[in-house]
Amino acid sequence: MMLDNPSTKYRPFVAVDLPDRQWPSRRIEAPPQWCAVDLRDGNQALIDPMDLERKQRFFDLLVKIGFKQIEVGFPSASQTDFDFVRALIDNDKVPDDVHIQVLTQARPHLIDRTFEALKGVKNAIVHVYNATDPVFRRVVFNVNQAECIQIAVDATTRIREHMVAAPETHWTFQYSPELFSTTEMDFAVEIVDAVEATYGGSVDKPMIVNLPATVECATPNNYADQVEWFCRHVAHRDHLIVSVHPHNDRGTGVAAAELAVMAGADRVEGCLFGNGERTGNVDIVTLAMNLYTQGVHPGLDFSNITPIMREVEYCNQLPVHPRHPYVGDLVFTAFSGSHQDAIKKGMAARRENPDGVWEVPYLPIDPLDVGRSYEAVIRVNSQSGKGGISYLLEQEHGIELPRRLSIEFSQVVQEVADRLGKEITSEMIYQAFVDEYLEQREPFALISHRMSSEPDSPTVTLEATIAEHGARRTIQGQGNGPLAAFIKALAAEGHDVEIIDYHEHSRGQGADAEAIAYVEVRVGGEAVFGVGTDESITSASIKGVMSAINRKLSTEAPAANVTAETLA
Ligand SMILES: CC(=O)SCCNC(=O)CCNC(=O)[C@H](O)C(C)(C)COP(=O)(O)OP(=O)(O)OC[C@H]1O[C@@H](n2cnc3c(N)ncnc32)[C@H](O)[C@@H]1OP(=O)(O)O
Ligand SMILES: CC(C)C(=O)C(=O)O
Ligand SMILES: [Mg+2]
Repeated sequence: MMLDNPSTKYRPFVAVDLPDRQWPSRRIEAPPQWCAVDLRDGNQALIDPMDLERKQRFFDLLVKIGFKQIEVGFPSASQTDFDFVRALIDNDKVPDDVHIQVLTQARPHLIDRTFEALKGVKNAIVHVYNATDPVFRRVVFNVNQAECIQIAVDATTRIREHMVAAPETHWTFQYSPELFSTTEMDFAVEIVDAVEATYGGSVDKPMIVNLPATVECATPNNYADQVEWFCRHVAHRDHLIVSVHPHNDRGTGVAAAELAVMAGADRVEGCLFGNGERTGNVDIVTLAMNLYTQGVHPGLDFSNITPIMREVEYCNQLPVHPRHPYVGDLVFTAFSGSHQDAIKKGMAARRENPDGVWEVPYLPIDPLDVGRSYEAVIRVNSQSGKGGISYLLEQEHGIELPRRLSIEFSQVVQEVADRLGKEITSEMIYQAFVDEYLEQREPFALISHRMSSEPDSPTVTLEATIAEHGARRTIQGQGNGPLAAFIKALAAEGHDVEIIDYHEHSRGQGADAEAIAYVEVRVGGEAVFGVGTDESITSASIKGVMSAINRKLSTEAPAANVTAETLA
């Protein structure tokens, strides 16, 4: 029978009572210790677990990024993991400052096999776990609290014996009360105290106690309360490195880790890009970059993130989402008009003050910091406006549209974008610009021109050979500059043209440099833009005027002859 309200089968989560919690007013001013668990927790969640080659590549990547603690597997569980740990040790693949970590259940034969895998290692963290949550005690293990503690204590004793028997290795012991966040807090403290007393932790040789949110079950503030409560109640806080291990079932793993660090955690376990069981382990890339944006260097190197992402995609055989924070292919891209306008203005301000604080709207970090370029920052579709279109023309084609022209031209592009219903590339925008302004050669085209002036006279005489529908003739005019002289020459031909606005700049460099002139003229009582390019600035401006006249004469609607077909 269907329940009327299926949500009634769930209980609200009640965490620990901590009215005098301190964590909300703390700030994270230094990075936690990082432990990457991709090769164990990430690996156990893959459709196809990594083979030796993939594991080795992932390990090398983690070392390169700067991880000093890397959980490399569960060597008692599979031959691949066992062989991988052996290969790391036998082939001397572990840098001296890196500690490899391995996981084992709290079962004697698995512990023994784990130490077999680790023989001869320089630095290792042996990580043992058992579930402490009441449902697991009842349903999975059928143990009471005392029996649950006994499992952990027996395992600790056995691990300690192995460690004592192999003093050539620098050992660290780690215990996880699995499902810590759904365990009664007083019981979590009791079992950790028992384990710590058995191990004999000290200030000089602390053990790691890892507090997993094995299944994320509540808002992150609850987890922070639990971590703070635990730190305040555990017998020997100074004998412990408190580690957290959030999963992301509610989508708040990153927040949970951040608040847990504020609540006193020293260390965070997680995976790159949030791979892991179900919805994943906490994403260390996001955590690290979040710190970075607060002015705290995370101590991990994500300065060239794209090859890292591709390598992880190869090893995990899973894609990273295009909108993944800081990393995805689309996260530095704005399609919408007002965002593009603000980014364009922000980037211009940045060019004025390149060493200042990063203040580009809509871009939480400088894409260059993670090895991305500014190329993909603005992409154009039907949601875009003049800012983005001008930005692309400027960045990729060296065309700096004056504001009023950019408003006019954006309507050309908008019409095409609406018609095509898909993204317009910068090449398509450039082609639209060329067709609309630079290729307007009918009815008038400039063939050549000559300028002369009398010594000491401000007046120039301009003689231009033009073609009208292909028929050539020469026109002449005088003025206080070449453009004014050309306007006079046109007036003598019966074309009433008035210059309203004029901008020019050079485009390209060296031998390829050319001038580009943007001219707004009034023809027949109507304002219209034209654009001309040429090696000579005079020719560019004359061509600009002719482009404007041609546009006025050839069409009443500027966009009329730009079609989807010409652009596609
Ligand atoms: C939250 C986590 O990520 S925990 C890590 C989980 N990762 C993995 O399990 C991956 C690797 N695991 C494996 O390959 C296997 O589980 C092995 C090889 C470790 C053990 O295999 P098996 O001996 O067949 O046991 P199985 O996988 O069925 O585990 C369940 C048994 O282990 C016991 N068990 C489970 N976890 C623990 C633990 N941490 N400590 C002690 N016993 C445990 C269960 O009570 C159960 O015992 P039962 O058979 O007497 O009922
Ligand atoms: C083994 C433990 C730490 C674990 O992965 C979890 O509880 O999520
Ligand atoms: Mg886990």
